[in-house]
Amino acid sequence: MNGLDVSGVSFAYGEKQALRDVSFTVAPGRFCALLGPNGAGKSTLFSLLTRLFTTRDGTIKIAGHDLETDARGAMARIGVVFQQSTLDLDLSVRRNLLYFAALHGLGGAQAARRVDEVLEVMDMGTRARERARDLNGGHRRRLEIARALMHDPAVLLLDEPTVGLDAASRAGIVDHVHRLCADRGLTVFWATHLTDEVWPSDQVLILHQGRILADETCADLTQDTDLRDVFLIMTQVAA
Ligand SMILES: Nc1ncnc2c1ncn2[C@@H]1O[C@H](COP(=O)(O)OP(=O)(O)OP(=O)(O)O)[C@@H](O)[C@H]1O
Repeated sequence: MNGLDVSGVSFAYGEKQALRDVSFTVAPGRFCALLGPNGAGKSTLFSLLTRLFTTRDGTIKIAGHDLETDARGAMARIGVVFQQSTLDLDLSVRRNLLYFAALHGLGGAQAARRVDEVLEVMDMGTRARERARDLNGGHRRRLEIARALMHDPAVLLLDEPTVGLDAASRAGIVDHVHRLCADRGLTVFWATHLTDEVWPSDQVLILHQGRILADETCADLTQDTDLRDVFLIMTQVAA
């Protein structure tokens, strides 16, 4: 069973076709980077994967659960980190996580235990009492990832999660999330403009004008050249 299974998905805003027959799978434990220039359809794809939008054209399965026919099962298995932060800055790290746990029906000792676990996973065990506002950008992002892991999802979606972070925080988060794939079998779907966040063994999807132009490992795609150059050439040739 795949982490993500997207088959024949199309979506239009009125006359504007944003996604055209998009199909791909992401195996469990894989890190899949979604690359695309402005207007490629990345946000639209994210909106469909998180059920903000729905479409009759095509099917989406999250860890085997169809988003249309088993929305509850599918959504229970997905964690999402949006581009814009949605932390409550006046609450402590722990309270932010407990609040989210309550939304997922988790309470009491079970929620408290899970808070400790996810903070440990994100190397934030010592920060539980700090106010979110007092964390630096990198740790706020880590907290959002910890929160997305609270309900133990099989799949983690991240929409340009390192925007605005300094190089060291960015590298730390990229490294950490790759390790979650390797150590815990988490399926990661990571949208980015930054090709240096992609590792040679990662799966790369290049989306352009609503179509998938490439779907293979970064190493196979680049053949020892630079991913940024390959990306620019592919999206310019197809323009
Ligand atoms: N609400 C909307 N109404 C009409 N067209 C839209 C709407 N939202 C997006 N589009 C169009 O759909 C296409 C895909 O847009 P989308 O926002 O998904 O791309 P993107 O890859 O996320 O771009 P960016 O990197 O700039 O955020 C674009 O041509 C865009 O202009």
